[in-house]
Formats: sequence, C-alpha cells, structure tokens
Amino acid sequence: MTAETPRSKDQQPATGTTGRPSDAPVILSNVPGSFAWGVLEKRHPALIEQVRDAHPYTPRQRRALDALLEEITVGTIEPLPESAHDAGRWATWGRGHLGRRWLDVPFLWAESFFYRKLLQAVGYFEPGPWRGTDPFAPVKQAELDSDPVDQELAALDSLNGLPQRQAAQALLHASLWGNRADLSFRLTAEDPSAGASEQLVADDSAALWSLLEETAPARLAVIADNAGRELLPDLILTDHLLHHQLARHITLHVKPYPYYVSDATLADVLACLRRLHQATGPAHDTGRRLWQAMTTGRLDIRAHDFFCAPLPYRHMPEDLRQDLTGCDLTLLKGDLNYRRLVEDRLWPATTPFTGLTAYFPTPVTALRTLKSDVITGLTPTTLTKLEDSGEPWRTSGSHALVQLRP
Ligand SMILES: O=P(O)(O)OC[C@@]1(O)O[C@H](CO)[C@@H](O)[C@@H]1O
Repeated sequence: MTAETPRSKDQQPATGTTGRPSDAPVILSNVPGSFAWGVLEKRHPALIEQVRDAHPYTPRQRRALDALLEEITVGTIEPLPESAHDAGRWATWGRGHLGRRWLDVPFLWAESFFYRKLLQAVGYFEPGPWRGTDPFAPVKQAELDSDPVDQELAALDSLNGLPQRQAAQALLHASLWGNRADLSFRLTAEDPSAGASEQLVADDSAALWSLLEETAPARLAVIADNAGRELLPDLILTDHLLHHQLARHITLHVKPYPYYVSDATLADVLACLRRLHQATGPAHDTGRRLWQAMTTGRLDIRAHDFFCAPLPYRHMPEDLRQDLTGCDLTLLKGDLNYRRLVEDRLWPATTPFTGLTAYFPTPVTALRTLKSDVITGLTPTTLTKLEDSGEPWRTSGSHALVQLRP
C-alpha cells in the first residue's frame, strides 16, 4: 500500500496467503483518505453536477439527480424502482448491501450501482424522448473532437516502414497508454523499448507476441474499456492484428449502456470509425478496413449485460463463458476490467497474476494503467523499487502493466 491509501483494521491481509480470493480483504470505501473513499465522497457528487449540465434536463430529471446526490451523501442505498427492467437482477446483486451506507459496501459494487442509478435518474431506460440519451455523450464527443486526437492519428504515419513487430509493439503501447487517454505513437515508434516502458511494472509483451505468432491467425476477444482516445488506438491495434493475419476474427466486447463516464458502447465504436474515416492517410485506411471487417463479420461487436454487472469475471454467466471459450486469447483493457479479473481485493502485490486468473476461460492479457489500489503479479524487486519511490504509483495512472496468463 502507498501512504495515501490507509486500511481499516478489517482490511488487513490474512497471513499465509495461498492466492485464493478468500485470503485478501475486499476493498470498501469507508477508510477516510483511501482511494475508494475519495471516489465515493468526491468523484461521484462531482459527476452528478457534471451530468446535470450535460443536457437541458427537465425539472423531473433534475429532481431525481438531486435525490441521488442526497442518497449517496447522507442517505442509505435505495433499490431501483420495481418498474425498472433490471430491478430483480439488482435486488439479487444488492442482497446484503441495500439499506446500508454507500461507503460500507464493496467499492466495486457501489461504483457500478451508482452508474446504474445515474441512468435511472435521467430516464435512460424509461419509455419517452430521453430514452437512450447518453448523459456522458457531450464529454465523449468533446474528447473525440479535440486537437490531440488529430495529432495522434497523424502520428500513425510514423509507423510506416517500421518492421512489423516494432510497429505492432508501438500500437500495443498506444493502446496500453490510451487507457490513460494518452497515445504515445511517436515515442514508441522511434524506440519501443524506451520512455513509457520504464513505467511498466510488469511487461509480458514479448510472451504475448510469441503466443500470437504461434496461434496466428487467432480468434481473439478484446474486452474494451474507454471510448475516444482509448478506443481509437484499440481499434487501430485491432486492425493491425487483422490486417497482418495475426488474427482471423476479433470480437470486441463493449458496454451495453453508458457506464463509468467514458466506457465504450456501440455508439462510441461507430463514432470512432467515423473519426477514422474522416482522417487522411493511414488512419483513413484503418477506418476503411475496420468498416469492411465489420461488414464481413471478421470484426464482431458484442455488448453482453454482464459487462455492466457489479461482479468479478469469476462469476461470468455461462453464455459469456462459452463465447470466450471459442477464442485463443482475450485482451482485456483498463483498470476496472483488471479489478474484475483478479477481484477487487487488497492482494499482496506479489500474489501471482497467473494463479488468480487461472479460472478465466482463455489465455488472457491485461493491458492497464494503474488507477486503483489493486495490483498483483509484481516481483519483490519491482515492488520494493515502487514503494521506495514514495510516489502514489498504484493510483496516479503514471504506471502501467502488460500481464499475460498463457
Ligand atoms: O477502467 P478504467 O477506465 O481504466 O478506470 C476506471 C477507474 O478510473 O474508475 C475507478 C474509479 O472510479 C477506478 O478504480 C478506475 O481506475
């Protein structure tokens, strides 16, 4: 743990860790000063304010946002109205949590339910004119329209002429650091082993490329994370894998509805494709090939409900498990997906990643910038170095990882 992340007494890790989930405490948000506490106490109220200004919401919607703000700050967790299409599902998932303080239930569950309730407040699922209106759309669109995106797409030109593996590594890094909304084409194109690599706390990328080359052309699953400046490099990497016959088929799993502000939905994929199409040079060609890949079925977009569930991937439903089982490898993007992959627990940082992910139905690679307390699979040397740095390396987004369970 870094200094900025205090633990409560009941969050101390058990001794004699075997790597089983029951050994490490689930992260709650009730420790003042902890990362999770900050998210619930500060980020969520600020998000309600942001959503209030996103669209000219009606008095009814604004009253519902006020009620949600009151509930999360001074109230206790209220169920969804019985009329909600998923009220039953959330009542089951909420057993033991409903009626308690938001801070006292698992952080992963609380965040997920908060986003579901935000959509309830603005009538996202209700019949009527506001149905399906993404409260985060203005923020996502502004990002996609921003100058840095133009520069990042133009930087794709610099990959031309590079050996295939080097270009692929640059695109992998762009996708990885895109999780921090920061592409690094130029840097990584010049020397993929420099710069950003120093901030990698674990780097299994060589093993990843070997696996991909062995299984080529593979069937891949990509579990997406954010839209815009993360999804663009994810799509560019997707195109590279398809175009260079490393993959014969890719399923891109996105969220079925707006979630965690910027998580990608089908609408966001289409917005990125349009953005690529409007670009010139290699970015335009990428957009054209991706469009084509969707029309021929080589690139398949899916949006299973489980991707917005407040549960670890260990509890994925059978149909999703079957779907993934047909794949040779899953690429899993981002911080939240990592928390769901290894479970949102305060693991000792050297707990093997491979052991915690053994249940996953395919080989899996996590591509993640570190933005929460969960971390696994570090070597003792790396851990010591990070702790000695005195930096908030677990949560600042300054560090990243590529971890593979073959
Ligand atoms: O999954 P992502 O987009 O990489 O990160 C989502 C995230 O910022 O949201 C949570 C806080 O709200 C953090 O745990 C996590 O880092």
